[in-house]
Amino acid sequence: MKYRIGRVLISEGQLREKVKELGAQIREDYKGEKVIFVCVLKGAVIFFADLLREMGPEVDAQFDFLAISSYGASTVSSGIVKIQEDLSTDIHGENVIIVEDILDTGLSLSYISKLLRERAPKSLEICVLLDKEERRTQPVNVKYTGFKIPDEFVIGYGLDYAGHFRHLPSVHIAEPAE
Ligand SMILES: O=P(O)(O)OC[C@H]1O[C@H](OP(=O)(O)OP(=O)(O)O)[C@H](O)[C@@H]1O
Ligand SMILES: Nc1nc2[nH]cnc2c(=O)[nH]1
Repeated sequence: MKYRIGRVLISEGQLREKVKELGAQIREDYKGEKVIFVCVLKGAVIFFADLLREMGPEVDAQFDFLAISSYGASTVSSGIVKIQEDLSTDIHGENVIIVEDILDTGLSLSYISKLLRERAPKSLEICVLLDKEERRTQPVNVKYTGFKIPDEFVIGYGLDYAGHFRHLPSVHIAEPAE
């Protein structure tokens, strides 16, 4: 393996606090409404499960999954976004929030937003845990952002290197193994 677990960038406690904060904002914005939360697999799954439990009874939260891939086993985007599994819900006329683990070049989220906007939802917003702002090549309009992070390849809390390290409870920097 070319990378190993490096230093902690965001601790479990910081993640917990931020998820609560984002959850409270979304709950406030959508109280009394139905929202279809779209989890972008696989990386967002842990963030998604934590965030959705913050919705409480005030929001009629439903969820669905979209599987895409652009990084494969690399730390560099292939530049091609592939939909591997589409939603099973009709989002026409619904409030939709896309939940992603990380926004990097913006290729994945700009592709997904365009795809879902064509299905005419009532509203469409994005919630992203990590934002590597300086790497952006495609503009993406994000309503809910967790942390702005530096240009480092990160792992843990759902994020992988070649399928490894998703299970780590904190976000770490991936360190070259040599
Ligand atoms: O802004 P971008 O440069 O497009 O990068 C962000 C994308 O990269 C990761 O997905 P990945 O392709 O690694 O799949 P995964 O979620 O299954 O890990 C992440 O979950 C985003 O979807
Ligand atoms: N695991 C992981 N996936 C990414 N996809 C885009 N940027 C990253 C990153 O820093 N880490």
